[in-house]
Amino acid sequence: MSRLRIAEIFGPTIQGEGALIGEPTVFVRTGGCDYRCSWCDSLHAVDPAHRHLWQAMTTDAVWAEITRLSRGRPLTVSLSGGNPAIQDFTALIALGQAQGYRFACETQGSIAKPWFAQLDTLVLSPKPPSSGESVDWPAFDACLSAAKGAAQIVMKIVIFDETDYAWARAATDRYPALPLYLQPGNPEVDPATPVNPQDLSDRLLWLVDKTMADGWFAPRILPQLHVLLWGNKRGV
Ligand SMILES: C[S@@+](CC[C@H](N)C(=O)[O-])C[C@H]1O[C@@H](n2cnc3c(N)ncnc32)[C@H](O)[C@@H]1O
Ligand SMILES: Nc1nc2[nH]cc(C(=O)O)c2c(=O)[nH]1
Ligand code: SF4
Ligand SMILES: [Mg+2]
Repeated sequence: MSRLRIAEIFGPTIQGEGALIGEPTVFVRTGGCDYRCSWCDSLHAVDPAHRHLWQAMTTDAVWAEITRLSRGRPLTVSLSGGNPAIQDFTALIALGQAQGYRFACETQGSIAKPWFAQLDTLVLSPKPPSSGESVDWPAFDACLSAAKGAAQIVMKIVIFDETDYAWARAATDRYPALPLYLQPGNPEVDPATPVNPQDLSDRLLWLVDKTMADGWFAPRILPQLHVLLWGNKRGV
């Protein structure tokens, strides 16, 4: 049986971002990413320097850990990373959904997988200029096509500055039917350094003020709730 490369499995905690904010969730964070965002808050699941901490697990072992953490009570499982779309979650999603669990996935939209169609929620998070990455839109559109059949597809964009904001506005014009979430970027991602709550709230306020002043009423604007509660602590 092929194995899944897993950086960490944690929870239950609350989903801190986007459409499912506040929802009790177990996170499965995969190891490995095809991107290197300058501000990535999960480098321990991206940079191969940390790969000695990643585990090759069977689907059954991942499922056993999800049921242990959730005490067998169905909740939402969020597949994140790294880029979970590098790997094959067909069997895990089928196993969990048969027991009443729901599955969400967070991905940047660079790699499409058939199992996207099995998801309850697909969160596509195309990366703005501040990330240093650039979006392959045909690949992004392939993710949307692959996800036809998923119960819910949403877009979530991180905004650090004016350039990101202008980019997000233009990029999302092409997808008027996709529910859109904006979240301010967190500039401090080192787990050993405390976040600055005033700076985070200033960034949120700037984004809210700007969006309202522009009369851009498509997005919902949310902080990273888990960062407000726990800073950059891992495993929450
Ligand atoms: C760590 S990524 C993993 C999933 C996938 N690679 C992606 O980027 O969508 C999960 C979410 O965290 C967001 N994120 C990463 N670093 C962040 C930061 N410094 N501030 C705000 N959001 C961040 C990403 O944009 C993405 O929406
Ligand atoms: N509580 C909590 N919410 C989250 N939403 C997205 C996360 C992620 O890193 O994918 C995340 C995370 O790591 N923790
Ligand atoms: S795509 Fe996601 S996991 Fe990969 S480097 Fe960017 S924020 Fe981090
Ligand atoms: Mg995160």
